[in-house]
Amino acid sequence: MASRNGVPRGVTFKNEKASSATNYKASSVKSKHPARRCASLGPAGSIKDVSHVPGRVRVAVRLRPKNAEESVADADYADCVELQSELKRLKLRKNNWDSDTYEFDEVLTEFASQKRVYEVVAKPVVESVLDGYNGTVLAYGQTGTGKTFTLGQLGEEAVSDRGIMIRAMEDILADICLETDSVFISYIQLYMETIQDLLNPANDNIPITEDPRTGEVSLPGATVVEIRDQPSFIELLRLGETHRFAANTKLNTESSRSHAILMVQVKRSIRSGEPSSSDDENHSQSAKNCNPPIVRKGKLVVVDLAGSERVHKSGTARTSLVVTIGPSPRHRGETTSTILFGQRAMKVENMLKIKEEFDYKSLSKKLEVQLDKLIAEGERRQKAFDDEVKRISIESQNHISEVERKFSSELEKERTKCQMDYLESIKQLEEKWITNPQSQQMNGFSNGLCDRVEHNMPLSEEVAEVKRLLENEIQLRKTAEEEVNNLKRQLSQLTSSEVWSKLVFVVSLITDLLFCCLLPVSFLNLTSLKFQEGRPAEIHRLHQMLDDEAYEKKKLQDEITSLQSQLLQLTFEADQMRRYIDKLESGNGFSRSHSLTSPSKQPQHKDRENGHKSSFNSLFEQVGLQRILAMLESQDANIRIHAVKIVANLAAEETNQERIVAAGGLTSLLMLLRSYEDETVRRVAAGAIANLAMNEANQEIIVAEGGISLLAITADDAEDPQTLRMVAGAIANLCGNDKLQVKLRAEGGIRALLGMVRCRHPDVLAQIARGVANFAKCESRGTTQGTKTGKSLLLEDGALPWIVQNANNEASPIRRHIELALSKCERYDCWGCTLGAGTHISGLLPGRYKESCPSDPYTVRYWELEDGRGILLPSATPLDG
Ligand SMILES: Nc1ncnc2c1ncn2[C@@H]1O[C@H](COP(=O)(O)OP(=O)(O)OP(=O)(O)O)[C@@H](O)[C@H]1O
Repeated sequence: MASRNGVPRGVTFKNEKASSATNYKASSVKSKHPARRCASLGPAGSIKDVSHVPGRVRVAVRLRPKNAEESVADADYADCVELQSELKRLKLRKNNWDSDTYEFDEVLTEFASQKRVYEVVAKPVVESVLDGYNGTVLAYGQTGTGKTFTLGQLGEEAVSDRGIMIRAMEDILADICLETDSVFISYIQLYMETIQDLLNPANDNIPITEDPRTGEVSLPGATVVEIRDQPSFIELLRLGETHRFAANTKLNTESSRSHAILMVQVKRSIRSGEPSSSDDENHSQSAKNCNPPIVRKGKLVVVDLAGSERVHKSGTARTSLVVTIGPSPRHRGETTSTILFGQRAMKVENMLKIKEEFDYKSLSKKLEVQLDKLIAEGERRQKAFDDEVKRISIESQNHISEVERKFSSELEKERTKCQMDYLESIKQLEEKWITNPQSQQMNGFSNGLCDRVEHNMPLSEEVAEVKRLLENEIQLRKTAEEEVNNLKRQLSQLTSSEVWSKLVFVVSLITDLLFCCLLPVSFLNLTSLKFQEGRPAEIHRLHQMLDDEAYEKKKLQDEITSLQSQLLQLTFEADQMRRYIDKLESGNGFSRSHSLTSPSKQPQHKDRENGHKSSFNSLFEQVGLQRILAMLESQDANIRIHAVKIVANLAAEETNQERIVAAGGLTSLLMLLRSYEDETVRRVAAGAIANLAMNEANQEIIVAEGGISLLAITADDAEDPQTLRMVAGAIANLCGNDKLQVKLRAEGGIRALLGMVRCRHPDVLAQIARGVANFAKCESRGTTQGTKTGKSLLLEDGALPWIVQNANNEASPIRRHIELALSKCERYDCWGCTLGAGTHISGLLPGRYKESCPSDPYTVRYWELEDGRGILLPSATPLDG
């Protein structure tokens, strides 16, 4: 049978399923659209899943309905074909009784809709194009059989009439992503060997190129327009049809002889990680990520062949051919030819190959982005690393510091502990040392201490020495306290008895105590200077104890000083009492001594006196002049009183007078006199000054320190006879100094001396008389030596009346001093100025002739009478007797 012979072997419609299955397994092509595969395998039947038989040209036959003309003209004739669509068979009538049967991949009756035709003929091809393959949809048939209707019907009047082109584009646009994918079209017409651009009619001779390697045909000169939506595509199709119609009119061609070709280029980008059809199953994911992005380029070619039979050279495309036939028996020959063409086409098997390219441009951009990300990430990690290193460094430094701090702290603790242990050891050794009697010898201790201080002894030795000093101080203080108590008891006994030996014993005892108490003080001071800084707490504590001990000792010393002053005063008073007793015993009421306070020098008592003086001076020497003088400025009034008495008593001794002044005693005494606070103090101070004034060198010092004025003030102010007596005695002593004559008068000394006669106390008057006599003696000596001229300063201050008045005073001391004064002033003739002639002056040596002063009409002359009295004579009185 012709029909049998017309079906390619192994590709018969019946064997389609088995063959398809076999090919499917053998093919490397896998559809990424299972839903679309399912659609192509729908119940309505199809060309048996063209995806499973990718290479063979799929051929469907479509029968156009009878048109109006055919319905009339062929009304009496049967159609030339009979379709058995379910069997996908077509019977071509040869005559009334015979026909040939042909099998096709699909048999579409005159009732098949445009939608069904698209789905069974073109849709699988379109899906292949979307997967990256080339696909071709061909229409072949006699003119007027519906090729254009099948492919290019725009369906402007009815959407259901839309042909394959529009439906294909509709599916493509629905499947792609406009952001990453793109669709381009070219629309040309092939007439004879000329290619005309239906989108640009001026471009009417487009060359054809063919890749010699792949055999792929391309039209690089054709207009390419990107399609973004369906309306624009429809508009281009309409434009193309217009241009085609115009071209055919111009060329006087028939559409049946020109081939319209629509080329649709679909570029799709495979998403990252999406396996491509060429990926190996075992390809690692990382390797895929490193691959450049892939662009699949599928191309759909829809061709209205218009009678061409070159379908066998449709290149690498999946091809579907729809052959269109008409029913009219009048075109039976053409129909037969068409059918046979379709049968031959079914034998054509193409090699399908997916069209994939690497998108290096996109890859470059992607790599640049990745590089930027990597650089940023590297910088971020570097910064994080640097920060981490910095943090670790800081933490490490902190940790090191903490460890160092802890180490230092522990080291300090250990050092302190060692130091404490060391001190404890020293303490134990010290206790052992203390228990050793031989170690406590004072001499050895003192010498050793001095040596260590001088040689910068170590700290431990310093501690030991200070401790030993402290122990010694404590012991000394205790001893001193006991002895003070004992001393107090003895003093109380002494005040009620005259057991001199006890007194001496007590004095000696106190002296010893003072010596013992004072000696360590020097050591303490020295030691204190050595330990000024850096002393440990133990040394500080010991020094604190030493300070406390020093304070207690100071108090003790003050008490001792007070007791000492009392003792000295008792000694002084006892001496005075003794002298008074001696005086009574001797029957002599007045000592010849000029000293107002010094012990008597009576020979019969000299031995005992010397013994007493020796004891007192011994005390003086032992206590020390400086300490005694310091008592004059003591805050304690009692001490001051006792001290001034002691100083006055000491000043009675010639050997002490210069020493006292040199040691500042005079200044202190003058201060006491100036700051009169107590009559006793003033009296005794004046007496002390009087005693000091016995020394010629002291006299000038007294005057230099303002003594004359102070004594004059005291003389004017005081009322106490004994005070005045002391003041008069002091001035009297000063009057015996030749150098002080002028100052005595100038500073009021003579005036004050004479002013004290108001007291009328014989002791005071005696001192006044002594002063006058001393002054007169100096003036007389000056006159004799020629250093003194003119009137007597003494007389100018008004001394003469008092002299005359008291020349016959019953008190022998007064009378004797006046007599002396007169005798020294015999050369002055001015004395008689205020005396009446015949005035008798008792006590004058008898028989002595006194010259008168020739220049003075009132020259006084007197004779010393034999009876011991003298008589003043007026100058006019002849001195015959
Ligand atoms: N299947 C069909 N159903 C209804 N009308 C059809 C069908 N096929 C074709 N026609 C109509 O038949 C006429 C001719 O069709 P068409 O122009 O498509 O034929 P053709 O093969 O393209 O002719 P040519 O080769 O001369 O261009 C048109 O009017 C068309 O509408």
